[in-house]
Amino acid sequence: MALLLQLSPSSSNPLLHFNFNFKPKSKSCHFIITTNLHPTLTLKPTSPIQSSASHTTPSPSNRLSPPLSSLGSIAPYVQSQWKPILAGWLCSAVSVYSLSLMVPKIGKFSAVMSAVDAVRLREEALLLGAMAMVRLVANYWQQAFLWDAALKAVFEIRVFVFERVLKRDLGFFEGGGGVSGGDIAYRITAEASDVADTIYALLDTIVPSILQLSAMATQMLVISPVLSLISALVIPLMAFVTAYLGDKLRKISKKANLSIAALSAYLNELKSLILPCAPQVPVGYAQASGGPRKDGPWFVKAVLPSILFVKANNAERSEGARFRWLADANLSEHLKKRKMKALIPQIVQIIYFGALLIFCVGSLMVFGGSFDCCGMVSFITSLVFLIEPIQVIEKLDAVNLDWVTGEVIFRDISFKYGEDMPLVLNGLDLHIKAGETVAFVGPSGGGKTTLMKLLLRLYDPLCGCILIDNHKIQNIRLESLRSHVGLVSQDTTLFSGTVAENIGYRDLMTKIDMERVKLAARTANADEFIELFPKHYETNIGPRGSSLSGGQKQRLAIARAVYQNSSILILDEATSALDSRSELLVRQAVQRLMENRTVLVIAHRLQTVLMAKRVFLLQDGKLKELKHSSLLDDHHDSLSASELVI
Ligand SMILES: Nc1ncnc2c1ncn2[C@@H]1O[C@H](COP(=O)(O)OP(=O)(O)OP(=O)(O)O)[C@@H](O)[C@H]1O
Repeated sequence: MALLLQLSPSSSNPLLHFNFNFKPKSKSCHFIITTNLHPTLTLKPTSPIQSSASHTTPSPSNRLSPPLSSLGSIAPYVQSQWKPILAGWLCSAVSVYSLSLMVPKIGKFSAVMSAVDAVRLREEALLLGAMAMVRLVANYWQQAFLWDAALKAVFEIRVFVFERVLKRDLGFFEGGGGVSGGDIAYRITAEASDVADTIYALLDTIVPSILQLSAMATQMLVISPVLSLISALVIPLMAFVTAYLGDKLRKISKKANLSIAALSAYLNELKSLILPCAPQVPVGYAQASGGPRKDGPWFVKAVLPSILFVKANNAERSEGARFRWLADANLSEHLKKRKMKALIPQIVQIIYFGALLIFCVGSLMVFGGSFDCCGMVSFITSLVFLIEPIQVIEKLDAVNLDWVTGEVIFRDISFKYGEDMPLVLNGLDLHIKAGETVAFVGPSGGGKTTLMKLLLRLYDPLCGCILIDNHKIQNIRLESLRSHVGLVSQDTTLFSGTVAENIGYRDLMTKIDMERVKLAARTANADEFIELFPKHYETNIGPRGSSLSGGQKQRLAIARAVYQNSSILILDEATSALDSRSELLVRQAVQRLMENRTVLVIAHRLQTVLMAKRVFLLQDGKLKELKHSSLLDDHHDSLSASELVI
C-alpha cells in the first residue's frame, strides 16, 4: 500500500507543498515532504532497522502531479474511516433532502401569506421551521462526522510514521546528511494538521456540494425548464467574466505597483535597487546610469541622494526628463488600474442584471400562466442554493506586489492569542520608513516575536492594521507578502542539506543561482570557511547545521537572507555568545545585510541596538522610543539589551 499526498498552495497553508509516500504493508517507509518553510526531506529505509537517508528534490513529475490524483493515494487511510464518512454523507443527504422539501414550501408559504389565512400560515411556518431545524442539525453532524474521519485518518498516518521513525538507529538522527528529530517532529505535528484540513475539505466539499447542486438543479428543471436554461447560460457566463476580470486586475495591479516602485526608487532609494521587470528607462538613461544589466533587471540610481552629482554634471534637465518618463509610466499604469476598478462594480451590476433577467422572464411566465407565483419563489430559492456551493474565496483585488520599497506601518494594533488570554499588544502604533533599521528590546514575553508574527501574517491582529507601502497586508497575496518579508532567526533555521541549498533556499524548488549563492556568501563573510570545506558549496552541513560552529551558522543564515533579497527583513538576533573574531565577522555581515533594507531587529546586544536608527522598548503591549544616549550613559556592551531596559 503506497501513500502519496501532495497539497497544493490552495490548501489551508498557502506555502505548503506536502508529499507523503508510505508503504506500510511492505514495512518500508518512504516519504517526501516539501514545503516552502522546510526543505525536501526523504526517508528511505528499505527495512525497519536499516538507516539510510538522503536529501533530495522531488522530480518535476512529482511536483507537477495534480493534487487530486496524488490525494487518491491516501485512500487507504481515508477508507479506514468509512463509518464516520458514511455517517457524515448521510447527514449531508438529510440536509439536502430537507432543503429540497423546503424549496417548494417556501414558494407555497408566499402564497399562504398573501391569502391571509392565519391557521394555515402558522402550520406552514411551523413545518418550514422544523425543516430548517432538521437541515441545521444535519449540517452540524455532517461536519462533526467528517472532521472525525479526517482527524482519525491523520492520526493513523502519524502513528505509522512515528513507529517507523522509532525503529531507526541513532545515526539516522545524528549522522551528517541525515534528518533531524526536529524536522520529523515538525512534519508529524504541524504539517500533518494541514493534511487533516485537506482531507476534511475534500470530504466536506465534494459529496455535499454535488448533492446540493444536483438537487437544486433538478428542482429548477422541474419548476421551469425555460428559466433553468436561461440560468444555465447566465451563471457560467457570470463566473467566467468574474474570473477573467479578477485575473486582469491582478496583472494590471502588478504593473501599477512596479511603476510606483520604480518612481520611488528613482527618487529616494538609499543607494541602488534592482527592479525586476521595472519599466525600462529610455536608451539615453541606460548609458547615464551604467547601462542595463545583462541578467535582466534594471539598475536604478536614486536622484535625490545624488543631487550633488546631478548638479555638478549639469544633469538637471536630463534628470527632469527621466522623472517625467517614469511619472508618465506610473500615470498610465495607475489609470488602467483605476479604470479596471471602476469597471468591476459595473460587471457586478451585470451579474445582478442576469438575476433580474431570470426574474423578469419568470414574471412574464407567471402572467402568461406558464407557472404560478409559488413556482417563481421556489425557483429563485433553488437558484440561491445552487449558487451557494460555487463561491469565490479570494478577494478580486488581492494584490501581488513584485517589489516594495519597504515602508511599514503598524496602526493601532491590538492582539491576544486566545479569548481568555491577556492582550500581548495593546493599541500599538509605529511608522517605519523604507530603508530604516529599528530595534526592539524589552522583557522576555513582552511581545517582540508576536509583533513580527503579525507582520508575516502568521496571525491577524484583533484590531488595527499593518500596511506595507500603503497596502494593508490582508490585501496582499500571502505568497507575495512573504517573499518581501525575510526572516533571519539565526539560531535554528539551517537544515540538513548542502551549503548551496541552505543559502539558495528560496529557489530550492526551481534552480539555485550559484553565482548569487557565492556573492551572498562573500557578503556574509561565509565564503572563507565554505572554501575550506572538502566539497565547498556542495558540503552537507548535517541536521540543523550540526557540523558548523555558532558563528558559521549565523553567517550562513545571513547569506541566505542576502540571497533572498527581501526589501523588509526581520532579524531575530541570536542570543548565544561568540568569540570576539566570530562576533566581529557576524556583526560586519549583519551591517551589510541591513544596507538598503527596512530592518526590524529583535536585539539582544547593545552594539546591535546602536546600529538601529531608532530603538523601541516593547512593554505592556505598547512601544516606547528610547534614546541612544540614555542607553550609552547607563549601560555597557556586555549586558543584553533586554536586561538593559527592564
Ligand atoms: N502561540 C502562543 N500561544 C499563546 N501564547 C503565546 C504564544 N506565543 C507567545 N505567547 C505569549 O505571548 C506573550 C508574548 O510572547 P513573545 O514570544 O511575543 O514575547 P517576546 O518579547 O518575543 O519574548 P522573548 O524575548 O522571550 O522571545 C508571552 O506571554 C507568551 O507566553
